[in-house]
Amino acid sequence: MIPSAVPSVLKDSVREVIPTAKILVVGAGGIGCEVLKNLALSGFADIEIIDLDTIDVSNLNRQFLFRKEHVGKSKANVAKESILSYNPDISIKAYHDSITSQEYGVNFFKRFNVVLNALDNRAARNHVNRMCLAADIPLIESGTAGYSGQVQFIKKGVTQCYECQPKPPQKSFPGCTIRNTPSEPVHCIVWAKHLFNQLFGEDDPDQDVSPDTADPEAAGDLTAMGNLLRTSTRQWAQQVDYNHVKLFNKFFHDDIDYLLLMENLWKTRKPPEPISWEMASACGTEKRKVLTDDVSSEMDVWPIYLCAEVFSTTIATLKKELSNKEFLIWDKDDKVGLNFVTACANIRAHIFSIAKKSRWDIKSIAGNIIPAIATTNAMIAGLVVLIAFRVLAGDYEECQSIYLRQKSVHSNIILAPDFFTEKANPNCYVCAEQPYVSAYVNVEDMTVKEFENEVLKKTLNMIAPDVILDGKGVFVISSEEGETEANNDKKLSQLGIVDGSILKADDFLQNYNLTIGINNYIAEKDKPLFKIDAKSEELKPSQQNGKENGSVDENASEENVMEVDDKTEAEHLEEYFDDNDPQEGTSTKKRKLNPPDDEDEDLIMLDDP
Ligand SMILES: Nc1ncnc2c1ncn2[C@@H]1O[C@H](COP(=O)(O)OP(=O)(O)OP(=O)(O)O)[C@@H](O)[C@H]1O
Ligand SMILES: [Zn+2]
Repeated sequence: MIPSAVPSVLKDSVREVIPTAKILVVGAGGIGCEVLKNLALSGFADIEIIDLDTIDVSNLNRQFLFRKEHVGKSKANVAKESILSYNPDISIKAYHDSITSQEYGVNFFKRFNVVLNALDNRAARNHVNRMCLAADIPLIESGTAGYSGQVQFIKKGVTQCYECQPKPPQKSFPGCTIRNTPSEPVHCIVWAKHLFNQLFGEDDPDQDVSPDTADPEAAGDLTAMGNLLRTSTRQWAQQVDYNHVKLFNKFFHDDIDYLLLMENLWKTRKPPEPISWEMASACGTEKRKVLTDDVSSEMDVWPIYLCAEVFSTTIATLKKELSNKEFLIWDKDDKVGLNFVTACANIRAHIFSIAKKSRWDIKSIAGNIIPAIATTNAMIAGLVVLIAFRVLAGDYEECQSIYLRQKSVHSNIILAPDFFTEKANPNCYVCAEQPYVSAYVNVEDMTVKEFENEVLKKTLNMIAPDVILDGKGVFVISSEEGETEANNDKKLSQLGIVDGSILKADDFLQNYNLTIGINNYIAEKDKPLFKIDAKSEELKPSQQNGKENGSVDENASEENVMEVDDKTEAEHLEEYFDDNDPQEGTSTKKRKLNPPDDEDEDLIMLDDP
């Protein structure tokens, strides 16, 4: 007998499968909690949930399966317990783990009828996409950003995959703007985050905070000046035992003095004003504020003497934390790290006559937070489960992507489905029959380890790749620890990887094979060190996709989309519904909406480490 929770409006064929369908929910955050509740209330009785995180106080306003007493506990486990307290008859299994761990291989995924993603980052989304393709299990992908959201159905051989379309790169700023000539608060915030990493975080030469003597704008100024101190910031900080006065004077006084010597930089800009520890501590005559946990420390802009004081106390705490770790990881939710960045960003802003910001603002800029809105999550989670019904019924043609947009003055319409499910891109470097990608790297300069970490893992999202040099049988990278360690520090060219070489990369976990064509490439200054080209010209839609000329082309590059798509959101929506008006009989028209901003990380302003 079908349980009464299963909605009676559904077709019998769907109602019958719901009680026994096996569902995996990946992520128990804003969307995940809503999805779990919807599943439980619609009669699903066999659910597994995975989330790597623990509950933070800031989750409680919208992740309603969690209460104050759960703070610090596993999201997956508490979500499970909360659902069971509503309905103890559901079989629900929780994993407090990352879905990218080796334990969750293709066989794990094969056990499910459908996978529901409720994630917040592209790396995990790409990984689940690959696992579902490999296991041939339908995936429903979802995301929200403020008032916008979207749901996408993905099935091997039926639709696009999550990686069929290139996603816009994350915005970042040229190094010399950050190091020499900041002009906006965000530049100072990026600098302060880099300073945190230089002093306490993982070594990253791209995050240098000292004056950039190679700035082309300053050309000629420094020829007679000799070089700056060449030890690393970390080494130097250790040598002076993280003495806050010495650190302060170097970063906010001596380095600024040095910048002033690059006179060319200040011909058209207001020159910065160095500030010493003594000057900063003596700043301001008003009644002295101290840092508290109340709202004024959060929302007010701190005076400079307070920034200096916070600089000193946070350095002492972070130094202590570092003493039993290799490095610290900056996290917007970690008070000490956030206080350090707030203090440093504001001192730098003061020096460069840039508006200072409250800790609240800095957290939101530095953590790339756009407000998470409970109603948006609830609407998207509702759609996820509605689409799951269709997927279980096998009605794949009815599973078009749906976009949620903010209501505008011109239109009351906020939900807009696509007209048809998008077909896979035949040149997708993930779901194509023989995935191929061109990599532009400096073969004389890039080491094997850098290639593995930056290109294969961070950019192409592999987890544990094995790589051989095609035709030569050279084993370049092994996923078995230690097997190819001797190659790590070698330059690619030393292993015979040169312009025109072909690499065969294989990620066993993702069941993913990729052929990589190597092109030797020397990056211009301040440009990314390497490029990946999934053949964007070939990514344009073919006629079979059934789109008409003039329709918005999601496949084209960002610029192209902008050129074609100069309509307002409201016009799009009105046009969409005009085209769809059954009275007009225009069902053959196929105009596609430009999708809204995808998820959080597409709106990122900073280059997150
Ligand atoms: N690799 C992963 N494996 C399992 N769960 C993941 C993975 N990556 C992210 N998640 C989880 O996905 C969920 C996404 O939820 P959400 O977007 O609401 O983020 P949040 O961290 O809860 O909130 P916010 O980012 O707004 O503070 C989080 O609970 C996060 O822990
Ligand atoms: Zn694809």
